[in-house]
Amino acid sequence: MFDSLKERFENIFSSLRGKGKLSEEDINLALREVRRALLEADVNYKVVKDVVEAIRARATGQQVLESITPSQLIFTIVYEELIKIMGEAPAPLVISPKPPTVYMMVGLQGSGKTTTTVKIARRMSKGHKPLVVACDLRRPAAVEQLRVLAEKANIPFFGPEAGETDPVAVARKSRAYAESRLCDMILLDTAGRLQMDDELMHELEAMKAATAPTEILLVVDSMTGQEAVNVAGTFHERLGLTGVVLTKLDGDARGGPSLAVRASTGVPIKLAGCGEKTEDLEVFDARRMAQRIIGMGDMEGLLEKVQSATSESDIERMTESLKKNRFTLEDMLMQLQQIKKLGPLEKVLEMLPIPGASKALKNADLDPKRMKQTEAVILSMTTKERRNPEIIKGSRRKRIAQGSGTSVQMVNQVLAQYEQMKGMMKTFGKMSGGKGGFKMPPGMGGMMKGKRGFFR
Ligand SMILES: Nc1nc2c(ncn2[C@@H]2O[C@H](COP(=O)(O)OP(=O)(O)OP(=O)(O)O)[C@@H](O)[C@H]2O)c(=O)[nH]1
Repeated sequence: MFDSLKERFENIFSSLRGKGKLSEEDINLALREVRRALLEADVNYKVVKDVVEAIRARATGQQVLESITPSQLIFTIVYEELIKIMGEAPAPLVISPKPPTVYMMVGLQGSGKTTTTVKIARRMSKGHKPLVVACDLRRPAAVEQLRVLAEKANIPFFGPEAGETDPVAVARKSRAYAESRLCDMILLDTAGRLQMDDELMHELEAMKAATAPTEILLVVDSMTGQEAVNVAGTFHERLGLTGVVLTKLDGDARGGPSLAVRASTGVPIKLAGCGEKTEDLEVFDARRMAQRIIGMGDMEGLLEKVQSATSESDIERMTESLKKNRFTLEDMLMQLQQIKKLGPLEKVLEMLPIPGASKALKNADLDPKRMKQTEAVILSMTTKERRNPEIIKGSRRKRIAQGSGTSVQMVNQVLAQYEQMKGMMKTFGKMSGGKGGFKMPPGMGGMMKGKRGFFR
């Protein structure tokens, strides 16, 4: 299914290679395929809608390049948007500053709660001494299952006394037991249901109140599909989840629920279960999950290729401008966007044929807020204004200030900064053919430290 998405993309875009910009029609065609593929991967339709719109905004007007295909470009945009939704940085499990750390494991029956409880205990036993506690008293076999798994993994276990029917009492008593065994961590394995029910929720709420857990982790079977969103929503509403563990990722589920759960609840996915054995637990990796959802390996490699191709083409354009001794506000905007994309300006300059330019800027520190405002100001100008800044007089400045949500003063500053950069670029242009070292042109220092520049 996803291979065919790739093929469909190639077909749509094959005639476009190396020509102009992506048209609205091309993008619509591609987005229709993206939408279909994400829905097939069990991504919730509301999430699909948001992703598609984000992709549209980024893809519109993109230049079609010689060295990469439009389909590769769109693929990388889809990839980056999916990662954004799932959270780029891993979310580690929280350890309570005052022991014991308590994790309450919740989820539907069969989601993998019991197995995951032991998996986490095993993982944490490297720096801690965890105790697993059987609080699922509805299914007698569940207590035994946890005891056996814990024993195999060499993890201390606490269960109900004969005749005990109150899981909250078991959870409460486990604290004293943990203390007596010098355990600094308690993992509560709670009961699940085939469907959500109020009685179960009451029981879990009471357990939360009695144990003040450090984390409440929802265990979600990645094969659940769309239903995962409703389940996560209800658990989060009633208990306030702190994390999600996605299980059974070793199966052939596409992983759509991870997107949907994160997007609908905002709760981070912390861990991923990838097998039946107690060591089969990994830190959740949004990048790998995005590759899985797209159905394409080595997206990182592709991303790198697209990023460098985009920069190369921008750099070519800018070098051309410099050769012609013309530096417009469009070039300045491109530079700003380059800086955002590539990181430090030195990297951009490294690509320009100017000896020593990057060295001179090595320690430049960028002010992101200032850059954003500058970008907003330039984006509020018309193309004509960007190419001919000298026409931007009083009333235009007022309009631009309003459009960008800044002030006339800010517009003035951007224009002054542009003039400064233009002067500097002229110097660069003259130097670009020459040999030897590069001295920072006059005005550049001001840009780096002064109030007007992007630099702090
Ligand atoms: N392949 C695979 N199987 C898993 C994974 N996690 C759990 N399982 C299996 O899923 C089944 C259900 O797991 P349990 O841990 O018993 O699930 P539970 O949520 O505790 O179920 P109840 O106790 O009935 O509420 C078992 O056969 C586990 O071996 C996983 O990451 N991959």
